[in-house]
Amino acid sequence: MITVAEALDRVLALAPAPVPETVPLTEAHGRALLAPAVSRLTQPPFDASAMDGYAMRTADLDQALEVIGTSAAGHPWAGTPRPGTAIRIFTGAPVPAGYDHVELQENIDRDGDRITVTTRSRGANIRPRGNDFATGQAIAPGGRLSAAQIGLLAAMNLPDVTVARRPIVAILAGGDELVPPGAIPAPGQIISSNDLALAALVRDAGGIAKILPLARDTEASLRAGFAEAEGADLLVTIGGASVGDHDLIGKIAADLGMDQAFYKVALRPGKPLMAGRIGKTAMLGLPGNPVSAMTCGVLFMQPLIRAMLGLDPQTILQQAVLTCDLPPEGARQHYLRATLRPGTGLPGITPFDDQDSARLALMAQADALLVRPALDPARKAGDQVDHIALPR
Ligand SMILES: Nc1nc2c(c(=O)[nH]1)N[C@H]1C(S)=C(S)[C@@H](COP(=O)(O)OP(=O)(O)OC[C@H]3O[C@@H](n4cnc5c(N)ncnc54)[C@H](O)[C@@H]3O)O[C@H]1N2
Ligand code: MOO
Repeated sequence: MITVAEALDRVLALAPAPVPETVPLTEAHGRALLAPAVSRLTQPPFDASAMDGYAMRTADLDQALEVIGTSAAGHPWAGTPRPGTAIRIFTGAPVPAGYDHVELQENIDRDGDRITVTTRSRGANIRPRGNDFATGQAIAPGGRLSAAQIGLLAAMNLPDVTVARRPIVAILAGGDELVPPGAIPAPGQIISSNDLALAALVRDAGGIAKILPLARDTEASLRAGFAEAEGADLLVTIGGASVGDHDLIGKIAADLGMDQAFYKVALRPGKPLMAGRIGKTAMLGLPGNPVSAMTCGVLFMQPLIRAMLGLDPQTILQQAVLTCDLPPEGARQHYLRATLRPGTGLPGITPFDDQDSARLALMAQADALLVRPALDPARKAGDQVDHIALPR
């Protein structure tokens, strides 16, 4: 069995180079920019007033002034400036050439068209043309486009940007015991939950999830499912990964010419994980136990989707302080479902007593996966440990 780190390297090696596509800004948040975005505008495009008040000449500040016009946002004043005059002005409005100071209206006495400055502000209250950004200025490719960057791209008058195409992830759950949510399960049947949970993880990571119809435990049904995944960037199968008589995924994938990257990882839960490539489609074969499937989804599927999107694939490890003693670990790296509580410094982390990989209700209560390396010695309350925060 290979280690989790080695398995992750091999999974990430399945990611093709991100495919560029041009999308409207409304579709770009959270995606990686693949080409420089070059501003088409200068901002502000003119010297702009930072306050509501009056534009005037610094040289005239000590005398009474005549108000000869108004400049409002979107409505510049088009008159001719003269010494001894002022322009009524509002925030964001162009400061007419010939005036170099804006005084706040709170600092002005006005009588008809005559004003005098009662208090003089320290600065000029003018935002010079181009002080935010200028035409030709570029946002470099790479990284995840933030909300502020989406706003900046819009201000730069770039309604479309080139980002990585969202990978299409086909999700194939299988098993004779499974029926979809809403159906009435016959004796021996349960509701299929993994496909929906994994689809949510796909969307969280930025992919497009395509849930395929549930497959039966027959080669014909599973083959039909594999065929439906044709054209997807990634096929994620769930269940049928182990050694039982009905665990057919490995056989079918091999029959279809899968170039296998690995089968089985020193990981708990999730040991029977499989990865490889069938033609142009990357494949992850996840174990069927709900917690195992989700853990593999967080540890391997989401990083692979992020890599396909040109984003940093690495999962962030955070630190917390154990609230209880833990026994020594076995030979597999262990991801324990745990709750986090704020502490004085680092948060306190408490794993659930029951770590059964079928207990989805506990997974749903968990804040984090506490990471214990293979063969980790016993730990004491107060020890610092790593965890992966689970998305809510
Ligand atoms: N003799 C051995 N038995 C098992 C081993 C082993 O090494 N030797 N490994 C165990 C481990 S660890 C895991 S994990 C599971 C993995 O099994 P499969 O991937 O073959 O999954 P299934 O047998 O199909 O299902 C396991 C479990 O999960 C339920 N399931 C499956 N799909 C769904 C779904 N879409 N929604 C909800 N629940 C699902 C299924 O009903 C089973 O209860 O194998 C162990 N056995
Ligand atoms: O590897 Mo299994 O996922 O422990 O239940």
